[in-house]
Amino acid sequence: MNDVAGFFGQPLDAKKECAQQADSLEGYGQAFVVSEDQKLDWADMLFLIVQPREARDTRFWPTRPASFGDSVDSYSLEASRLAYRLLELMARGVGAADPASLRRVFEGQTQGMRVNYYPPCRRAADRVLGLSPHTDASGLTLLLQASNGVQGLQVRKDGRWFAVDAIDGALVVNVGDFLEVRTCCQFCVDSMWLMYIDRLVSVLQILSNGKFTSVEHRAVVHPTRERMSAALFLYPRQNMRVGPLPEFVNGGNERYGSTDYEEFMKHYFATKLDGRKHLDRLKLEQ
Ligand SMILES: O=C(O)CCC(=O)C(=O)O
Ligand SMILES: [Fe+2]
Repeated sequence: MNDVAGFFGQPLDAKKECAQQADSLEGYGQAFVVSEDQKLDWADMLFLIVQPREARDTRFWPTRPASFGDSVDSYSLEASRLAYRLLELMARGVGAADPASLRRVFEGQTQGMRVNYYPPCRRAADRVLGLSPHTDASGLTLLLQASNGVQGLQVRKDGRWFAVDAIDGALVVNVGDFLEVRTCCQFCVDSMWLMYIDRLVSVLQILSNGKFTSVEHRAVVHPTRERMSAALFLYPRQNMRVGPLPEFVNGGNERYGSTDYEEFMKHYFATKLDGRKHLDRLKLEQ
């Protein structure tokens, strides 16, 4: 996270060397900008495809701090090893006949990373959002916060927003749309290790036929203090059709239709964050 802070701490011109471009979702700028009239979130972010290495688009990679690339490398390797293990335990936990089924969908596949910087917002912290409500379009997300005690992440449950404690040295694990697993366990890990590590959420929801529910979350801002976070998203095999895995349907009804992975992602990024609407689109009537 030191390197993330180093990147955001630079003058605007230096950060703009990594600016988003019309032909890509990567780069420095703002998340989910779909129109000139929309209200923007109170945050800067840098989104990068970090694995596999050959998929990296170096136009968007910071050259300062000089150690940025190496830090992202070690972090994504260590964090994904943890994520694969978690996927296996999750499948085991719901009694899947083949506990490696989920892990296989994600192992060695694309990973994206979004680092977020939320400046303080003195005048309207109660009316301004750092990041609008969304579920992650991933299978699983590992979120690391560098908050120095500043709380910002909130999750929605039963229509109410709950604050997630900011614990230094803890990872928040989100289930993404592709997995739909419920939310957020925190793994306190040794903070030295975390220095080397730096959202399978929606995908998991679909693959698991709704056994795992992706978590809707947002970030709020603090009136006087900044906050940073780094989200590592694990994406599924890109040529797969995203739909419930047979062993999670188990003779019952499929609760989601299938969609092309690419179609799903296109739709996700083309809409302003609006909770779980992109998922409802795939839900089948029961
Ligand atoms: O900053 C946070 O706590 C949330 C970040 C997040 O949800 C994301 O980047 O998808
Ligand atoms: Fe998120």
